[in-house]
Amino acid sequence: MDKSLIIALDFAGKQEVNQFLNHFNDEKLFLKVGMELFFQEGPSIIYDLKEKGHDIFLDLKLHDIPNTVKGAMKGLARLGCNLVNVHAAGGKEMMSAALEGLEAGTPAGQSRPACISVTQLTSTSEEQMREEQLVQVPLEESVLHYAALTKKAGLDGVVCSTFEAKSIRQILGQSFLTVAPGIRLQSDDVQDQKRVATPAYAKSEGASAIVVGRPITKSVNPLEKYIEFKQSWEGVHQ
Ligand SMILES: O=C(O)c1cc(=O)[nH]c(=O)n1[C@@H]1O[C@H](COP(=O)(O)O)[C@@H](O)[C@H]1O
Repeated sequence: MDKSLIIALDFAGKQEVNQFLNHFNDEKLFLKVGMELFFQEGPSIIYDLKEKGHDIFLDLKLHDIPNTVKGAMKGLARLGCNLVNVHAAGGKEMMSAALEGLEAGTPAGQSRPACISVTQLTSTSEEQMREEQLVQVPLEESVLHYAALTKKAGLDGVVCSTFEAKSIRQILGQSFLTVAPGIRLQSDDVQDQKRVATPAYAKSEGASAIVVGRPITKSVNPLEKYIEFKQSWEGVHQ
């Protein structure tokens, strides 16, 4: 998990996923399956990707009452993903319930998927947070607050932007995961993301892992683009 470059498979179905993965030959990847793909294909997409030897982040961002999240996580634990997530805004009780569900559902002899919370989405600016959520503290403080709550609930880390990763690990410890989406090379379009950084900067801020979607998945040469991101992330040619 540590130092992974996770590719977000935001595709509408298996056919598009297979076409995309054909570019990578036999390379073992860390892949993120989100709502778009999972809501179409269901658990079978996870089994297919696992059979090919890939690691999986199942990104369904659960946010509901504790009992519902616990039951959902119990079922998801059986899929054998490496990483799952919830929204920290669901609260400490909901996050603890997610963990209980995962522990109850993990088959004997297997390890429980790591569980992280989404703090403030990387598509949210401080201005939006103030106006739409009525949160009047600086955005970094809100993220740090959610991260501390997440740790208290017993989870393994958070999704945050690169800009909060260093403070979170300084305060909550180096083993607390900071998974950073909103990653772009200098030349890439930021699209709907607001808090955006390069892989090299994410590395320098000590992010545990980065998540990259469209710059790789929509590229005419996905493998070449993936290698470019990986080299920036791993500190080659800087
Ligand atoms: O939980 C996530 O993965 C996530 C949280 C967040 O705050 N921001 C964010 O962009 N993501 C996900 O990370 C991916 C980023 O995709 P691109 O913007 O295409 O690189 C998408 O699949 C998002 O769902």
